[in-house]
This record gives sequence, C-alpha cells and structure tokens, in this order.
Amino acid sequence: TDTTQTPAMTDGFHLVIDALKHNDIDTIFGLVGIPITDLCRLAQAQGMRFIGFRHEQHAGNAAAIAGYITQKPGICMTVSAPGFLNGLTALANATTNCFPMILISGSSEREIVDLQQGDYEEMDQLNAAKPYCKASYRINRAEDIGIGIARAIRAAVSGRPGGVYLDLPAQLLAQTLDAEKGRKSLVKVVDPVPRQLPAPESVQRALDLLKSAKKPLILLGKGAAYAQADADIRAFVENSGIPYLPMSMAKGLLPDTHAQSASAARSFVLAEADVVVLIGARLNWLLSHGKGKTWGSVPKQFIQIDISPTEIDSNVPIAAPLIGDIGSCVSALLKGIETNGHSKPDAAWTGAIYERKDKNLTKMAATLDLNPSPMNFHSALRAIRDILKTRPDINVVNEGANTLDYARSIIDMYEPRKRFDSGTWGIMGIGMGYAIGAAVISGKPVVAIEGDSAFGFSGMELETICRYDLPIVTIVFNNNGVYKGTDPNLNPNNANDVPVTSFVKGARYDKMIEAFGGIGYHVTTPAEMTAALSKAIASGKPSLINAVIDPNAGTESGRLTNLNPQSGKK
Ligand SMILES: Cc1ncc(Cn2c(C)c(CCOP(=O)(O)OP(=O)(O)O)sc2=O)c(N)n1
Repeated sequence: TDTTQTPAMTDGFHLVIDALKHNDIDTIFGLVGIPITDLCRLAQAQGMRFIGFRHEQHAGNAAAIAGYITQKPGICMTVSAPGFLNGLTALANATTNCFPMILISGSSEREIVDLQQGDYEEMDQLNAAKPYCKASYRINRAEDIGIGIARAIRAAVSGRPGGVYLDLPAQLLAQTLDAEKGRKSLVKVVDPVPRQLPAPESVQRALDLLKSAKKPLILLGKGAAYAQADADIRAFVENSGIPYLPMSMAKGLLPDTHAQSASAARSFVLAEADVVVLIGARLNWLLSHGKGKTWGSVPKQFIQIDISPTEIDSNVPIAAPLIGDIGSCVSALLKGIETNGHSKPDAAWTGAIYERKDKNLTKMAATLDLNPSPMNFHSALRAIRDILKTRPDINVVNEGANTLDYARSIIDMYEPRKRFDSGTWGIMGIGMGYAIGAAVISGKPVVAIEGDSAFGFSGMELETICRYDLPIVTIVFNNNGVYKGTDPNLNPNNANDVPVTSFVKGARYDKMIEAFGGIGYHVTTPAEMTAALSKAIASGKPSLINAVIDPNAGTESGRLTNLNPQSGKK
C-alpha cells in the first residue's frame, strides 16, 4: 500500500484567521456576503468573536473604537465594492481621528477588474481606499498572507495610528498551500509601536519656555488619552500646577471635577494663556487653528508634543516642538520640571481662572436648575449627569449638535477612554457602532446620548445590540428634527410639504427597540429620565429612552452655527 502521506494542506481562508490570531487579534466586526461569509464562519469556528452588523459603516466604527481602547488595530471585514465603500467612511473617520483599524474587504479578480470586464461587484478598491487611509495593501498569494497582515497591523498602530485597507481578492482565499509552509509564513509583529524618545535638546527648550511662562496652560487631546500614559500625564499636570483643558475625548484623563481643570473657563484661558502645552491635540478647526479671536490678543508660544514632525507649524509657528510618543515626551517633561527648577504658576493666574470658573459654573447651575416642560437639553442632561457621576466605569457615547455640545460640558467624566464622540471630523452616525465597539471591548455598560437626527444614521444597529444582548442604553433627545423641530414648510406650491429639517412629530423611538426584544422607555421629565436611566442601567439589558425635548430648544448646528455659509446677497 502507498505509505507516502499526502502533505497536509492549508488555504487562504485558514491563513487569514491564523495570521490574525497569531497577532492576538480575537474580534472581527463585519457584515458577511460574497466572498467573506465562509471566512467569518471559520473565524467563529476557530474561536474568534465575530460581531455581525446591519451596515458596514457601523462595523467599521466599532472596529475603530476597539483600536482606540486597546492600541491594537480593530478589524472590520466587508464584502467587495458596495460593502467596502460603506466601510470606507469608517476607515476615513478612523484615520482622521488617529484610531488604529484595518478594513479587510473581499474583492473581485484583478484580471477582470483591470480590464474593466464587468465582474460581480467590480471596483478598484485598493486605489479607491488610498486617499482616505494611512496605508492600503493587496495580498495576491496565500504565502504572503502572513507578512501582509503583519504589515497592515504595523501600519495601523505605529507612528500616528490610523486606518489601513487590506484587499483580499476572492481567489486568494481559495488558494491552497502546504500546511507547514503556511505555518512558517505567519509573522508575529515585533514591537509594533516602538517608543520614540524626544531629543534632550528639544526637552530642554520646552522646559525653559515653560519656566518663563506667567500664564501657562496644558491642552490634552484624545491622543493623550490614547497614549495610556495616564499616571505620568496626571503627575505632569499636578506636579507642574498648570491649569489644563481636556478636549472632549480627553475628558476623564483627570476627573472633570479636578481643581486644575479650566474647562468651565475655556474661553478665558485660551485668550489669556501665554505658553500652551499641546499634548496629543492638533491645532485644527476644533482649536480655531491656534489663531484668531478664540486665542485673544496675548501672544502665544506653543510647546507641541506630536509623533509626527510634519504636524509642527501646521497652523501657527511652534516655539518648542517635542517629537516622540506622548508617553516618552511627558515622562521627559515630568522629570525635567523636577530638575529644571520649575515653579508653580502665579496665584494671579490660577486665581483668575478659579474666579472665572466659579462665575461660569454658577451661571450654568442656574440654567440647569430650571425645570421647563417640555424638557430642554440642560434639564435632561442634568438628570443623566447625576446618574453617571455614580458610575464612572460606564462608557459614554455622544453625538448630535446641541446634544453633543451641551453634553460635552454638562456630563463630567472621571476615567480615561470612557467618552467617545463625533471627534475631529464632527461626523454624525458614530453612535451605535461606537457603543457596540466600547461595550464588546470594555465589557462595561454604555450610555449613548444621541440627538434624534444623529441616532437615525445608525438606529438599525439596535437589532445588533439586542442580538448580542449588550448592556447599552441609548437615550434619544427627541426634538422632532435635525437640530430643532420648528422649521416651517417653505414650499409655495404645496401646503402639505415637510420642512427640510423636520421628523415625524412625537416619534416613539422606544418602540423600535421593543421590536427586537429590547426595553423601551418614554420620558418627558427629568424625574422620569432619572428613574428610566437608573432602571435601564441596573437591568444590563439593551434599552432605549425616548426623551421628549422642547422642539424650540437649542440652536441650528449647535455651537457651529457660524460655519453655515451666509450669502453676501442683500
Ligand atoms: C454624516 C453626517 N451627515 C450630516 C451631518 C450634518 N449634521 C447633522 C445632520 C447633525 C444632526 C443634528 O441633529 P440632531 O437632532 O442629532 O441634533 P440636536 O442635538 O441639535 O437635536 S449635526 C451635523 O453636523 C454630519 N455632521 N455628518
């Protein structure tokens, strides 16, 4: 009898899963279909967690948040062409926000696509992705799957984190390879995020500038939260005594109730500071590009920590660039202020900030204490704030216009990497994807505070949330429209036309989640909000609170009203 053993074989399907697992990746967010359905089945069969979505953009957003929380790339898997395109929005958003994720999409055969012969879901995905992500690769041979996935992982997390596109032509998955050769082709990425230390002379320049400051300010961006250098960042703020301002996703690095937080005096400190230390915060539109009336007339000198040298001088001259990873740079500054004879800021500066904070907080408290009917953003958010203050472990997702702007200042955060919002791009639709990503990865409950229009972008994922029985409470701020719900019908030819910003009056979003087995609550007062939110969190079940908000409350575009173009026509 023939005693020669036919060599054991493997295939592209198995090598993709083996390569991900070989790099300690255990979760895939995606939406199946040709050619990845069997790949996702195999992932599950091999013990990976596959979370199936209803739209690829939300799977991608979940993957992005997984990356932000873990510093390992979140994985989103989609079908070719339209599925890839739906995921591309999330990939571009991840890249803009510096969240590490890999969008893996099946694709059509090169020989057909390149001759444009009209393949099923034909698209040149690799080139379509290039402008919107940090790197994009295609793997054509099974023996290259190991190095290809390693390359994608390193590209996603090293340097400035971001989105990577990985293109897998359908035939690649079907290719077979000697099992031993396949095993040897796997690559475990070594030191994917190497420390990048700042030059000593750069550190000294920054310390000398800081020492000369009369009104120093520290600005913490979401990069500072991502860095997971929490203890050193807190020590640098507290040991230097310098007031700090957290950007929205950096809230919680230090508790928002911290004495050195200048959030309640944001306008004052941005205008009055003379030396500003930027830690993981870029001078983009969120910071008025570092110039103009936001920054007042006091000349500013910036110390900027960034991993990328070309970020420096992007908008305004930077007096003391510190290039390196945030952990290494903050650690160097922390050591330096101890040895460089740094003294705490003048009491005149910290006292002025305290005074301004106190005045602003008193003014805000007055609005918060009002209890109008129907509820407005403030009265609803006050009830939510008082519940969340008792549960610092709960993740908060937040999007909308007024809902985003008011929640950012009213809902205090106490722990890092617990607030996920529209971020650098101001994108709507991140809600349910971010909530699922945060719940799956952190294992902690999520409260998603959503404008009703914002919720609409990802609302169908309520079914996903119920299917995986995730402890996510979605609160819809229901004011019957985009921004507000009070626009008139402007159509001179149709008295029954619908105003461009309006939604169904009195919509009951709480009934939506009941359709999938979740628990719905309908609230019209802060007291009802308090009761419903407490019950929903305690239940640990997928829940939705439909919060009726006064359609007249708020402003168009929230605080961005001024970005709406105004015609010069008189
Ligand atoms: C993908 C996408 N589409 C549209 C917008 C424009 N937009 C939209 C549609 C917003 C929603 C505002 O309505 P809302 O009900 O969610 O907010 P309120 O909190 O003001 O009620 S905020 C905003 O900038 C966007 N930012 N992103």
